[in-house]
Amino acid sequence: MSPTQFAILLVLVGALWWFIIHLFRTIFSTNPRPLHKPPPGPRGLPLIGHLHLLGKQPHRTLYELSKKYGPIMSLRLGSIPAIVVSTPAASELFLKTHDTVFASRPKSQAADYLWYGTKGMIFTEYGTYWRNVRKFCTLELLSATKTASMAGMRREELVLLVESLKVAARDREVVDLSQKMALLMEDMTCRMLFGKSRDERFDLNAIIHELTIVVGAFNVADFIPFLGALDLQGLTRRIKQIGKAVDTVLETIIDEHEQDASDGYNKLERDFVDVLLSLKNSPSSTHEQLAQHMDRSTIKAIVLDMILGTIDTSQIVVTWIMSELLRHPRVMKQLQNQVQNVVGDCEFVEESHVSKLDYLDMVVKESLRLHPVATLLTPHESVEDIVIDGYYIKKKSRIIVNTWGLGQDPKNWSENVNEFLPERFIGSNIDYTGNNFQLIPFGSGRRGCPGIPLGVIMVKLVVTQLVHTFDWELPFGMSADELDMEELFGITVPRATHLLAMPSLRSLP
Ligand code: HEM
Repeated sequence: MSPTQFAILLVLVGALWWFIIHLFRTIFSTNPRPLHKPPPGPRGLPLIGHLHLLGKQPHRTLYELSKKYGPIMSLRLGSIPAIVVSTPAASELFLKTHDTVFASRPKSQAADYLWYGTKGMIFTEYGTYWRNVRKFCTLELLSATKTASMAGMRREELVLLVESLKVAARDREVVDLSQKMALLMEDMTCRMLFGKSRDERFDLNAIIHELTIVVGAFNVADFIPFLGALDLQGLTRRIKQIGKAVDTVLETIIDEHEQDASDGYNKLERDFVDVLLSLKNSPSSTHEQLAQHMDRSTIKAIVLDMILGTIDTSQIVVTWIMSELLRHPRVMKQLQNQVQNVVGDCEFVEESHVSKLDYLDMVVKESLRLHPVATLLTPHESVEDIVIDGYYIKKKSRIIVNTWGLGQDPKNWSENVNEFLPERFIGSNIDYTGNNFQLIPFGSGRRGCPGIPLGVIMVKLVVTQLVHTFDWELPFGMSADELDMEELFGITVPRATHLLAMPSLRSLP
């Protein structure tokens, strides 16, 4: 029997097995039937449920389905019940009103393997361990003081970028902005986490790019476990390969830090790995509980959280913003004028300038509305049975909040929803930190992003500098409409193609 015939036979046997179990459960169940119905949803297929419906851009498919089935929709992904949340009011119910019930994360093969048995923060189930990791990261790695203390290093990396772009501008070269942003964020991240710029021994960007795809994929092994062994999508193989690459990087970096410490090398600024190692070696009373778990794999898992947060999300946000500015020269000009007023003759933008740029803030909001980096947030999971808005939601349901859909709905943004129009935020108090549920690119509540201040300052600083020093145009006489805006779905959603653009040095008045 060929492997394909074997796979088909296994699927058929599985489907029959699932059908019989389901029938028995329905007939002989002793549990009282819940008084409330589950939320409405399309009819699923045996065994796979609705997995076949998701397609290449699940956020778009789910948004279309929600128009028919409503703001709280039921799906079944293999054997896993899933709830798709698509309006601000419904998001508030799940992420604020009943936050504690939905603050967990579902288990997944990728998160389990790559995060050393989910020892980090992002994919860890809700409970004391997660709370301790989160408290540690918020206080020691992502605090306002720590973020501010690294401003000098961000500036140094930005100066290097500007110098390289000046050469490109002088030579009238087309620049691969996606690649430039990826390298810049890699440099900034490595300085912050490891204490030195990008390490030529590893291609961290390529590793993280592949990681976001395998982590975001709807993996059959997670939803139809008995098919997992067949690895029909080839994901298990990819996860293992990426796992090895990630581990090699982290092991090397940690070894080098330990070596530096034993050599008595005195650093002026402690990087993230230093901070984590010092908790392992001399537990502080504030983080006593976490210190007990602080082995090497915990350090690696937390470092991986931080890498994903800084390298990946920030470059994606900047690249989407620059794509929109290139398509909207009027907005670009207006932003440049405001930057000029605030930054004046200074060649380099200071972080203190950024908070004075209210039009920049609107540009960032508008771009995050149309291009939230995590189009479906990170999946949440319910920890108990609950009735919401009259619907019964089972314990261990996967909760998918369609952040992308929230930004597309004319009911939230009026009929000009498809236009890139930062002015829609004039006089509005909508922000993106999780208080206004029509715009939650960082999530909201307990599992909301703890890296907002760091992510926002990195993004704003880079965009401001790019438009302050250079004028930008699309290459090869391309018109705004011709710029490809296709997305590549994963746990984060970057542009599918690289953004190419031509800089020219601005003559400052
Ligand atoms: C502009 C950039 C960023 C965006 C758009 C972003 C977005 C998000 C989103 C949507 C979530 C999931 C929220 C949820 O599931 O409800 C998240 C979680 C998270 N983010 Fe960010 N993020 C950014 C920057 C950062 C940075 C700079 C870091 C840290 C270095 C970071 C670290 C994390 C962590 C650790 C979590 C998991 C929190 C938890 O599960 O408790 N993020 N982020």
